[in-house]
Amino acid sequence: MAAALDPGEKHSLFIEWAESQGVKINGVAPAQFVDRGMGIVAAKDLKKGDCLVHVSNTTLVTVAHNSIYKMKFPASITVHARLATYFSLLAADEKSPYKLWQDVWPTEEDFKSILPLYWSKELQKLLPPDATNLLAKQKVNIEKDYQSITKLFPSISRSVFTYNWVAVNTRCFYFDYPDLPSASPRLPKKRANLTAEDCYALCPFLDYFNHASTGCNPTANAKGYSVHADRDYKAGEEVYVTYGSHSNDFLLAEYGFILSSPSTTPQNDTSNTHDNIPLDHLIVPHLSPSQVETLKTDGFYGTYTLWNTIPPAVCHRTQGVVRLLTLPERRYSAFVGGTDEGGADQARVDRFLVEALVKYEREVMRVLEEVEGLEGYAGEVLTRRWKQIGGIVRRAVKALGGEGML
Ligand SMILES: C[S@@+](CC[C@H](N)C(=O)[O-])C[C@H]1O[C@@H](n2cnc3c(N)ncnc32)[C@H](O)[C@@H]1O
Repeated sequence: MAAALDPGEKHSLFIEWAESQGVKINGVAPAQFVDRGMGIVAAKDLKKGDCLVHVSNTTLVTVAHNSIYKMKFPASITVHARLATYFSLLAADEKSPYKLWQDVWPTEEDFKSILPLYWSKELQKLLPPDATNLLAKQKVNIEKDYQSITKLFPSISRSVFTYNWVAVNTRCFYFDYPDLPSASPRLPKKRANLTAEDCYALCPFLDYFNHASTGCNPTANAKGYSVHADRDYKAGEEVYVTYGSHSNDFLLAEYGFILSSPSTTPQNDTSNTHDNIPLDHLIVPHLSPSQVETLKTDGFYGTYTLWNTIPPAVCHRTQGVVRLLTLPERRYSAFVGGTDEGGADQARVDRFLVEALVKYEREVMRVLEEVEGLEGYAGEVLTRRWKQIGGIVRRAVKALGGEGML
């Protein structure tokens, strides 16, 4: 993918500042990409295991950061809201200690194009089901966070808060406060109970890295955050980190991009090996209230998944729920109880799945007609995602022996 190696003055100023703050950068450099903003490339040949970036813990921005700690947020305010509030206040401050860093973040205009949160209601309605659910949760979280801080910081407008909230959301790293002796009184209590939402760190420079399913794995310890090369790299190659095992619907809703589907002929493969589509919207409407109860008791209710593997495969939970829908209950119970692997019933289960997927494929084709006519980034990424979904569904139908029904 084409990248401009001289990233421009504001990035050079930021790097100078980052290095002065204790960020160690070895053999990598930021570069501007055509389709993904900034990213990191190898500035020379790199060897597997090389330490590429280290950000010391005194340079990370977490809720234990002195300035955030001094803001004395009530305990009810989320970590995400605290960080977004802090950066919102700094955005209006010409003397902000993080001005050079905030200057290299994507602009609100960039986010408006990329992130579904900013799209029109009409475009949002064209998101796939899982991205729609994730976006709805994101909107609730932003609203709750904004309501929780607006009385304390009335100068922060909703739009400035939202921009900084999504900047935190798209740029933070997981950080479970590994033994930081000097800062210990400031850290969240009950560390055993920390949820992912408590564990945010913003890491200057590290937030330049783009995501791939297979990439370097950032690691945190008491000294700070580091990225080591996961393999050898040739000078000029993009170096990715992995943000986690995320599906393309998750990446679209949270980060505004998707990766390609796994292919049988990988060449420098940057496809999404964790992609899947949920089948809940195809299955749950068929369930009677008593079947829902049974599934809840057995821990088999919801999260029915079609994995985008080669060939696509449905998960064990889907195998279970479809047995409940198509067979006598005792056959379902034997399957979920593990006393019967269910091979004898597989043809019946597959027939149900083929019918549901063929129906869904028609729906996908209808949505595709609509999104293919749309202009701009939203139209382009929606078209790519719906084409992927159509492809996954068709390959699954073929794998289940239903090719003739397509
Ligand atoms: C942590 S930032 C990475 C740096 C960012 N590209 C920038 O310009 O500052 C995360 C954002 O980068 C973009 N991004 C990350 N990985 C990507 C990828 N593989 N393809 C396209 N965009 C990607 C998305 O916009 C995402 O919200």
